[in-house]
Amino acid sequence: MKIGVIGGGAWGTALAQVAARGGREILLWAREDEVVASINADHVNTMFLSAIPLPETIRATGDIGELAGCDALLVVAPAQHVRSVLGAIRIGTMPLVLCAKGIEAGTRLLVGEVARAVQPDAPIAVLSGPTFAHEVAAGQPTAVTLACEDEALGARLAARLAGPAFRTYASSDVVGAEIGGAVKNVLAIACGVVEGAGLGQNAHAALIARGFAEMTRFGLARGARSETLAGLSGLGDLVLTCSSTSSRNFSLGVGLGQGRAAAELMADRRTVAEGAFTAPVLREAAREAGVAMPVSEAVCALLEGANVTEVVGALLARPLTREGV
Ligand SMILES: NC(=O)c1ccc[n+]([C@@H]2O[C@H](COP(=O)([O-])OP(=O)(O)OC[C@H]3O[C@@H](n4cnc5c(N)ncnc54)[C@H](O)[C@@H]3O)[C@@H](O)[C@H]2O)c1
Ligand SMILES: O=P(O)(O)OC[C@H](O)CO
Repeated sequence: MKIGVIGGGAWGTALAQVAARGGREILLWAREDEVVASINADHVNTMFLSAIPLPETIRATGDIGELAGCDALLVVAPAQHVRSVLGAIRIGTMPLVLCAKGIEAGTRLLVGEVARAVQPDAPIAVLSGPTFAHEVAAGQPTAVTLACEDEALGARLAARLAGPAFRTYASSDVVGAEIGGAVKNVLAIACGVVEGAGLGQNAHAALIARGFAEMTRFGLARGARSETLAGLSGLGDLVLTCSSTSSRNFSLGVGLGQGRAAAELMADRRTVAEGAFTAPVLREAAREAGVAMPVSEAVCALLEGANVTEVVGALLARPLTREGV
């Protein structure tokens, strides 16, 4: 199975390295000429994943049309750009493995729903889980969910991408895998706020637990399975992203917790903090579905400039309720 990669950011590059294992050739489309040049000439992505040497079997191109000859594509553009990149290539029935984590602004569609709208004949799979790109690229172990409704195709993709330090767990719950990845980015911003505002380790743990409760409520309302939400792509990734400044979302939250403005924190950044784009869309989708998501609502308020002390105070002052609802 010849694999192409759409997106030359940190995760696209790390996944190209995973897929290139065993000397297989990989074709990676990158938007930036500098990325294409540095991968082809120096076998490194200096812009997004510096200091990680890449195999010479990874070739980069700036012409996305070249990927039309692949057997499967890993789609690793940020969620808000998946529609435009998938619209730029003839895909037909080529399987798409979606690796972005987010919800599209305006349409409120999950990335898989966007892919189906743009490329209705392409089978869809989702790869998601606790995966900091720099750790995966350095060969450190992790495990991911590979979700695909066509279980035979899912098993083939899981086997193709698995490696000694990259365990793939098959699932047929595409929506569940997507919702875990999209929602955890918003909750990671909230956990960063706890860190930045110095609210303590108890608050951090309580927020992860209550965040998971709202991820579960939203996921179940959208047809996700609870075991997926409690698995690698949900709880697994939530714990990772809520615990480390290696997370761009957590780091954004730290800045917000220190009282800095979102616009300042997001200005001039090349890398993507998906939670900032997903949060307002998630708020709309949750309100429409009648699902209470107070932590995600609080993140939206902070991104819009609300005062940290007031937002935290309002969260804590909500009427007491029962656990498990
Ligand atoms: N970095 C990680 O550790 C990691 C791990 C798992 C999943 N992800 C997800 O992978 C996706 C890509 O993130 P990343 O970390 O590889 O990116 P990145 O932050 O390293 O780089 C930004 C990427 O966005 C692309 N981009 C910017 N504007 C664009 C446009 N108009 N059209 C198309 N592409 C555009 C850039 O070319 C670049 O590839 C995100 O959804 C992210 O949540 C990232
Ligand atoms: O840096 P973040 O917050 O985008 O997180 C990266 C990955 O999603 C972690 O699994």
